[in-house]
Amino acid sequence: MITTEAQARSFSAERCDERGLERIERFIEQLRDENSRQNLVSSASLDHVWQRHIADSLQILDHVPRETGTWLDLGSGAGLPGLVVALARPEQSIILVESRKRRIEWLRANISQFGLTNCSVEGSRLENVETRQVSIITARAFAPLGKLMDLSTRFSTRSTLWVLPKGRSAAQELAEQPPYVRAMFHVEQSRTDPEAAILVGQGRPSRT
Ligand SMILES: C[S@@+](CC[C@H](N)C(=O)[O-])C[C@H]1O[C@@H](n2cnc3c(N)ncnc32)[C@H](O)[C@@H]1O
Repeated sequence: MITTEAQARSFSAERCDERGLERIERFIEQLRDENSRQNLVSSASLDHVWQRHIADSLQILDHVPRETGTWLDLGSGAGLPGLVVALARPEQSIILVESRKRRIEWLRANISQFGLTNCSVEGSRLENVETRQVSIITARAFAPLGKLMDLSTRFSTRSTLWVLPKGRSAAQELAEQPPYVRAMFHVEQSRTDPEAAILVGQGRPSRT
């Protein structure tokens, strides 16, 4: 379990491509600055930014194969986890979905500034995003599992991988789902919070 900022930084460095850590350090500086203008993350969480946001985002990579197709991150907000993954691994093709205007501007400014050519923003509600098939779906603090599946099933195929950091409610949210959803997922322990878990699953939810 990661318990210190130093451990979280080192854990994150191990998951970054060349210069990824440098990009993330610059991103953290900008996040602190922007957070004084718009409420991207809780200000208290910035005291533990490596644990709470960076390592927490990058631990997702441990559940994703290196060679993969397009990644869809739902409700990216400040860029967690999607933009952090793109900063760590700029070769990964990733689409960030975010509906709030100032957050969209923040995400686009970072993509432009860091020259992330494989990362883009769908700046609208997920409900209005054109359907496409993706390899990976992530969502941190986006919606309860049932609603999340209802909104995003149309982007999935039988091989789509779902990695959903769910905090303390993971097992309970999964237990409340119908059997065909429960059968897709298992629960993984979070590396950054002893009480949190990540739902990892594969496939396209189907009643039949
Ligand atoms: C609680 S925040 C979490 C942000 C980020 N994933 C994180 O972990 O810090 C949820 C984000 O989802 C966005 N959001 C909520 N509903 C949405 C929708 N239907 N389509 C697109 N974005 C949505 C909100 O604007 C917000 O930025």
